[in-house]
Amino acid sequence: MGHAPEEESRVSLRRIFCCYSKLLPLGNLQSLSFKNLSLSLSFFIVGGITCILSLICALVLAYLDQRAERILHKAQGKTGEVIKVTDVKDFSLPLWLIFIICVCYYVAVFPFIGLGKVFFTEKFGFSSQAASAINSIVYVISAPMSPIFGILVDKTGKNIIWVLCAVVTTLAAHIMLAFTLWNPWIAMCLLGLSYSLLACALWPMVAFVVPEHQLGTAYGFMQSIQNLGLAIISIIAGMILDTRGYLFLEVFFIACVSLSLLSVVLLYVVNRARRGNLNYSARQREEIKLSHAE
Ligand SMILES: C[C@H](NC(=O)[C@@H](N)CCCCN)C(=O)O
Repeated sequence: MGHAPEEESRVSLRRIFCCYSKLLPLGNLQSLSFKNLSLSLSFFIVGGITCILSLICALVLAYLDQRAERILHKAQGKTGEVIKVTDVKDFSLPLWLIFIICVCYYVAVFPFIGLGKVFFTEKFGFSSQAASAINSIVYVISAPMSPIFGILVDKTGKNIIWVLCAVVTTLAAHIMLAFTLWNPWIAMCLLGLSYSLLACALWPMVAFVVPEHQLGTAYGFMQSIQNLGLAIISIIAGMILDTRGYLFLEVFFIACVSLSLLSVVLLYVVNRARRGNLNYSARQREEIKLSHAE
């Protein structure tokens, strides 16, 4: 006997999810409603499509890069320098400080957002939808603001000062969330703005302190340390939440951002003492570029 169309789709979806359930702990499939199954499948499809799009973009980029190399007759990336993993031991003190700022800053952003939904429902009595909305505002703000902040940082230079502004604003946002009952939208918007500004000012600094042939190694290392920090802190944050509650967790995040702030101040001092280029204005950078070209 034939199934009704909705029942047929349900059966097909269940078959697909039965296959996935062998690989993933999706929970009790029997309790999943038709709506939940379709929604989950849509997420899988959207995820798959974005991965394929990324792959296509990467292939096009590789083709364009090779074409530029051929047309301009230049051997891109071939500077004659040998790249070794042991380059890490030659990383300078400013670069290590940039790594510390990165880890201590992001561990107070990504894991906080990960646990944010419950925070807003428990502390501020938000509904599930409202908590999801406020939790995503950081990325919503980052989408339009990052290019604007990027232009601002390029036009002014002074990267350490911008990083300092971003870290101080993030600290203020966490303090507001921890110790006040002010409307949390204010703190989350501040977090969104400062998170966007930090990315534009911090990550490019690596290129100012590392020779071109070691850039991949340095960024790879930064990403690796960041993720190691995120992995460890996410576990610790979950444990703090389970055993001590939200206020303690927020105090922990405040301590992480404070460490990041301390590292920014140290970076400012070290850069100044070494007459480094991290806090040059855009005009100073332009003058140096012109003098090198002569
Ligand atoms: C630019 C910076 N990127 C990262 O920190 C990435 N390693 C991880 C991105 C994860 C985004 N949810 C940033 O996002 O500010």
